[in-house]
Amino acid sequence: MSSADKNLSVFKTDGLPDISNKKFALVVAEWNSEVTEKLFEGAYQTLIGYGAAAENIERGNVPGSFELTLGAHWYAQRSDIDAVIALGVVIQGETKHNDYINHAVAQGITNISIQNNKPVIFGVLTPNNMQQAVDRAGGVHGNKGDEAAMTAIKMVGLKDKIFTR
Ligand SMILES: Nc1c(NC[C@H](O)[C@H](O)[C@H](O)CO)[nH]c(=O)[nH]c1=O
Ligand SMILES: CC(=O)[C@@H](O)COP(=O)(O)O
Repeated sequence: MSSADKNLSVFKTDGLPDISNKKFALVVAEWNSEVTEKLFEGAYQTLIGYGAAAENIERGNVPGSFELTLGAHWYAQRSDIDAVIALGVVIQGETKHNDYINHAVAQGITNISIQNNKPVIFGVLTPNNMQQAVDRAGGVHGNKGDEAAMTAIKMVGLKDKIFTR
């Protein structure tokens, strides 16, 4: 299903956990910052809107999406961080460079979530052009940052449900 068929900012919100004491780290790529800043704003406001405390949301910037994995790993290693959200926009260029970045970051983020036993969310847009990016960062298809934040909230809740007996 495409983002055109399922708005990124529309999700089920029943049974969400109390995140008032949960700490989140947002790692933001500087490449395409005119869009990544909108992703950050969407993620930040979603976390706040569903109960996170502003003082419990940290942000770190990385040069490009390829560096999201390492930046997210550094935050994920901290015992006080409950979830990490990686935000980036990798736009297809003339070569296959975007493919290498996208696959590396997707696999890398998967790996570090497992290595660190905590949610590390892939909030990376991989559009064919800038308009597709804009449409998914607060445009007609919603905001990938909203979706990434809600994913983090739900995964934190699932971890508590499984491990807090
Ligand atoms: N073209 C894009 C990049 N390229 C930079 C890489 O992410 C990386 O920083 C560089 O290869 C050095 O390791 N990054 C994006 O986030 N988005 C792009 O469209
Ligand atoms: C995803 C990228 O790094 C991209 O901007 C590179 O563009 P190109 O493939 O035209 O060199």
